[in-house]
Amino acid sequence: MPSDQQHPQMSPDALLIKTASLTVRFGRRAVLQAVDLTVSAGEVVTLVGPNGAGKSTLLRSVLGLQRPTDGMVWRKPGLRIGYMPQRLAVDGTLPLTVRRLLSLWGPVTSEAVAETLGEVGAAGLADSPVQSLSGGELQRVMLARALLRRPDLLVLDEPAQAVDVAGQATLYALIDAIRRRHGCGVLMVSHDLSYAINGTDRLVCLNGHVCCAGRPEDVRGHPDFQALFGIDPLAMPAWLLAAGPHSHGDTSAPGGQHLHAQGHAGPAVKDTPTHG
Ligand SMILES: Nc1ncnc2c1ncn2[C@@H]1O[C@H](COP(=O)(O)OP(=O)(O)OP(=O)(O)O)[C@@H](O)[C@H]1O
Repeated sequence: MPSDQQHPQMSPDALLIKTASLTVRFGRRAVLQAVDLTVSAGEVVTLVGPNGAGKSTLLRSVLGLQRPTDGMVWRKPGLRIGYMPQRLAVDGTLPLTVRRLLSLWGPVTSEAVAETLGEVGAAGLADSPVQSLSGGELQRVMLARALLRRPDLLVLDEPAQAVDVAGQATLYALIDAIRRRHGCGVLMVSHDLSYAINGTDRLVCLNGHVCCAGRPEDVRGHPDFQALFGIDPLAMPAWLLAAGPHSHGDTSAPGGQHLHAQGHAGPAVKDTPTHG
């Protein structure tokens, strides 16, 4: 029986979300098959996989925006989620300041706006028109928007897209600092494999189903992971070999390696949820 109801008896204290045998079909096509996923407070879990692998669909299921066809999604009772979508669902032609953008989803005080923009390194942007922001500035503002909810869980869909390599490292370091400061869990999709492998607690390699999952230093040697990303096990790149518990948060060394996962060339429909 499909369900996304809450199941309190399944929750140790730190567990924020859990999916069990989550299956999502669109028509006859199963986009997610029997996916098991957990995220606990204070941990970063990163989803990697090819285009069309179901990463965004999994995030949407966790958010309650996509109903499971089968299996279940459990969310900790009272869980506050801050969501950073892949794209901004606001008409780019409307005149809109950052301050106004941040208040579109509910009332916020000027103090909260100033404090949160400061936290993401965008203190001077409150009165800037959204249209004038660079890619990196916009992502920081979107992160501020997610943080304004004081989330227990941050859900980030490709947070570093449209950000240059130097900016990506800074943004991922910022996300790491935020989860350390607030103790929130982070569930994100990343196409930047070098960050994913070096800056996450757990890596989930998705291609409709979970191909492999675990600590980066374990996943890097998994044949499914290597096949999906075209990695030659006899000639692993240095940044991949360096992946391990001590490299956590170090996004500088690999410098934005952007490997493209293989094995799927289908169309990727991007949904842009309008709330979070
Ligand atoms: N509402 C929908 N109706 C029908 N098909 C959908 C719907 N949403 C997603 N899909 C399809 O499901 C598949 C998975 O899409 P999803 O966006 O979850 O993949 P993804 O891994 O996030 O891809 P990308 O890396 O390109 O963002 C795609 O083939 C997509 O076309």
